[in-house]
Amino acid sequence: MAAEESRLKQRNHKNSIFKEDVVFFQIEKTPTNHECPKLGCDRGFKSDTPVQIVVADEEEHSFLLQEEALERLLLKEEVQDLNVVVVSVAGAFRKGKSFLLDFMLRYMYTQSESWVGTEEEPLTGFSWRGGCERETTGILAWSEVFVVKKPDGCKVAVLLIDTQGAFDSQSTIKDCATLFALSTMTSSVMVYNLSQNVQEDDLQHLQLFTEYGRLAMEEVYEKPFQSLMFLIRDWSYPYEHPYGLEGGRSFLEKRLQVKQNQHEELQNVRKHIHSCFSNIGCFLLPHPGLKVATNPHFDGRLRDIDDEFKKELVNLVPTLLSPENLVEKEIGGVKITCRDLLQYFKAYMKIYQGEELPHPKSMLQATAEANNLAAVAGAKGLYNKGMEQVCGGDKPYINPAELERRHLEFRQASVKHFRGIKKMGGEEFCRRYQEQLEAELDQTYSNFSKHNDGKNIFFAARTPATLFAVMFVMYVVSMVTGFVGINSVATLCNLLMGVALTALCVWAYVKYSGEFREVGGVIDQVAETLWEQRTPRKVFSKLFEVARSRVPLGSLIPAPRPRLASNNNVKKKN
Ligand SMILES: Nc1nc2c(ncn2[C@@H]2O[C@H](COP(=O)(O)OP(=O)(O)OP(=O)(O)O)[C@@H](O)[C@H]2O)c(=O)[nH]1
Ligand SMILES: [Mg+2]
Repeated sequence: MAAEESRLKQRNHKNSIFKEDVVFFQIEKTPTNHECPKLGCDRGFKSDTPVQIVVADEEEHSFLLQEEALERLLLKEEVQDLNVVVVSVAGAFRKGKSFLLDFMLRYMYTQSESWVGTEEEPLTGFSWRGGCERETTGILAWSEVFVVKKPDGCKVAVLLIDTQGAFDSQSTIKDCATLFALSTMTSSVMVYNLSQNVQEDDLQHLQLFTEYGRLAMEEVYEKPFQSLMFLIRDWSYPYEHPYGLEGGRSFLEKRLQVKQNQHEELQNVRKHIHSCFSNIGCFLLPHPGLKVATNPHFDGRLRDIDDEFKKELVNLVPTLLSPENLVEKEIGGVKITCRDLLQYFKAYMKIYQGEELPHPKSMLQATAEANNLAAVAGAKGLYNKGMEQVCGGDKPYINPAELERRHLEFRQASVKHFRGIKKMGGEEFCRRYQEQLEAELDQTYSNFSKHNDGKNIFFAARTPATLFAVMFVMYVVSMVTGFVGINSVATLCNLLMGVALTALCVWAYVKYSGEFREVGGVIDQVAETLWEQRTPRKVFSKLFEVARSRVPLGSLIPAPRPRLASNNNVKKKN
């Protein structure tokens, strides 16, 4: 075993095109099934493991960046200032992503013709397994950052990233979108791992997730992401489009074509995908054989994998990772180093941990919300139209009691209209929107009511009337107290009279000029408080009552203003 190991190491070293550049370094190990002594030994990555860089909190549905682990990975002396190439694989869960990445690892460790390995070698690296339950969670990077010399002589650092599969039964759409977006934003080559075909929902999810990624980017770049590789596993139609890159190209060209007579929805998805990535490719990979897919004891030996699959795998991996094909990570057209990548990771994570981004929703939920919001808007429009006709800007003052009656009428009609519209989401969901509608209608009524009050010149005269009343009372009290010799009280009353007079002048200026409205507001508020103390109110109410009964057309003079709190009663009545 030891002899074989040293022979392989020698062979790897001899054939490696990045001979001296391959740096093996110890990194804190995360417990995975690769602790098994036989795993990885032959390839010389005994000490290398996957490193969890983003941890998923299942209960909170949140994600945490393992800053220390990422720093140890990206701030290694040998790589920190090199331009970085990030290759990540993402897509639905249980579709062989980690399995594929392990072949990529083989390629990176053994860049020779025979990199794919021997017939009896178990496949190790990122944790993969059979079964129907998900395996990978969060985001993992390989602990070895490979240093590769490109044909032009410059060295780059290559980072391989494995992502939690989307649409498992424990993740919300937001979780899937966050991980997929993070993966897309931080990678230079994104492998979108799909099974059998490219369905329309695959494109829609790609659109949703990339849009979520674009939202989180601070600057708006024309093409925010770099290379996207659709990888179609278990391709079963080689007679239409042959396996490999060329077949993938012709297949994808057809699938992503934007046609004139296509529905707008289909066009938009395609345009969006084209607008997000600077380079889009596709690779059609055959089925690896029944042993791979169904045998619980399959451990990745080439012996058990179909020849056709191996043949295409040998083409696929160098297409992504050979030195001449490596794509350096760029942000805003500028190549970034490992050190920069660390900062970007931190910044993006912070945005996803914050609350400012909208929550991606499931299709039904998003549609139901849109339906209900549209119905609320329609119902509100109906109410507003009715109320505008009764007390709009160009309509004269209306008796508040009459206004409230009309409001109740329109409110009922509006709610009926809302309930009459067919909506998705079920009764409970619609009820929430109905409550929102009712609250908004009451708020609108309150605004109409204030507006109506504003048209009433007597209402507008309330502040000066109160101030006059204060001045009058102060004047009388100061006269009386002055007469009986209580001079201190008389002086105080004179002072208050002066204050009221000044307030009146200021108020008049504010109303006339429209300046210092805050000061006017304060004076109104003080006057309102005094008015609510009832004394001036009583006096003026009495005067109004007399006027209403004696003067012809007295009904034009308003009754004392009803309290807006009546809105609460309105709700109950319905
Ligand atoms: N049908 C089929 N199965 C594959 C292919 N590649 C790998 N598998 C099998 O798929 C199963 C899951 O492999 P993983 O690599 O763990 O899949 P994954 O996508 O990483 O899964 P999660 O980590 O749960 O998201 C294993 O049993 C593999 O043997 C493939 O191309 N086609
Ligand atoms: Mg996996």
